[in-house]
Amino acid sequence: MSVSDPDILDQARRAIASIASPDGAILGQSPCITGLSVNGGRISVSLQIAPGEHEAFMPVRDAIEAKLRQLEGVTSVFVVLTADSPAPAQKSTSMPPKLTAAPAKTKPLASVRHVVAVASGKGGVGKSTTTVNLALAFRALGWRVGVLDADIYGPSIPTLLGLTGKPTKGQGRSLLPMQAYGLKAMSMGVLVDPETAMVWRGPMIMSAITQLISDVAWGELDLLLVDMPPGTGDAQLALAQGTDLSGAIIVSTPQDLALVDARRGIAMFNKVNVTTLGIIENMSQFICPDCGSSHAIFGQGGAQAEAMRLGVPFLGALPLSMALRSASDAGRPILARDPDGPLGLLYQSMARTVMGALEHEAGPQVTVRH
Ligand SMILES: Nc1ncnc2c1ncn2[C@@H]1O[C@H](COP(=O)(O)OP(=O)(O)OP(=O)(O)O)[C@@H](O)[C@H]1O
Repeated sequence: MSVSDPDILDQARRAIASIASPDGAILGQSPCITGLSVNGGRISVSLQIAPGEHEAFMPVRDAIEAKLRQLEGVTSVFVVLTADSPAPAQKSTSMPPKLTAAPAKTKPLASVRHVVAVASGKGGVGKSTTTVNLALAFRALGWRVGVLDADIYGPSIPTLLGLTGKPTKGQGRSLLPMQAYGLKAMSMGVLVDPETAMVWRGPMIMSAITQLISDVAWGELDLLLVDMPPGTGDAQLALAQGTDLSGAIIVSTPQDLALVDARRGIAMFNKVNVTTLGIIENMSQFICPDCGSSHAIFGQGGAQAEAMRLGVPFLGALPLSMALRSASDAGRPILARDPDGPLGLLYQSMARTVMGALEHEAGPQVTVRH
């Protein structure tokens, strides 16, 4: 008989209560455990620590993981250490939040040449679909590529890449990335219950994601694409500020509203000195599958005009395509089947432009005008 989540939670509480924290107090009597939840056998634990205590708490984190993994019914354990004070909540209509003290950047992974964020000012513009197909385009051009799904609010990379099961443990405390269509992939969605993650504040998200970047045994990669949570609030800012990014790609639809959001995204990356490698206009026009006629349902060329205005490279426009949607939603990305088809070539041309910018170390300096 399988063990229920409430039973696992109960056992988990007892299992970690006796673990000693660095100051000698046991965790059962310490306020540092700020979150403990179980969903489908996946345990998430959050520990609030003081700045500078990270190293001292690593053995505690290892001990928690080791104890919880032994419990019956547990499929994965994810422990987050967070040392930052919460950033103020942001309304989606406001400009990017003001920077507080900059956290130390996550150490660049020696085996990963470039880490690039794929971001959007608002949700539902096709950021994850674009991330996956772009990753496959880079792969078709010969790069070794990983995809990290940091969109904890709506992790869709497992669906888009047809990932099933759980990641397996590598050496030490590392996790082996999952594999699909020649890409390495890891998603917060397979490790952390989205309901738990929903209540995380910016610094906790940042802490979880940077931990994920460094805990996964990515191996040698030319590029790690990070599918960011949509928006430009404190979580996104913390991520952009704390991850050692080579650059960012902004996905937008042509509508004015989405463009306003995309502009905020660029302003956010600009603020933390991350180069915007370019804007992609998604769902640019609808090509009728029956007659082949083209309709600009959301307008057209908005992102291109905006890119020009802001002095950011325009990477290209992707049509609103039923084939793209149905292939993505079925977990068989169109680029995996047909990398040299019309859509494949479009993605490849965008990937080539980004490759050029990355290999030459720099895009233009972006100045945002409002
Ligand atoms: N060019 C396109 N043509 C047709 N459908 C698309 C296109 N791009 C994305 N979609 C569809 O739009 C929906 C949303 O896409 P996706 O999940 O990639 O967006 P997102 O910006 O990552 O969303 P979220 O912000 O919720 O994470 C999906 O059903 C996807 O298949």
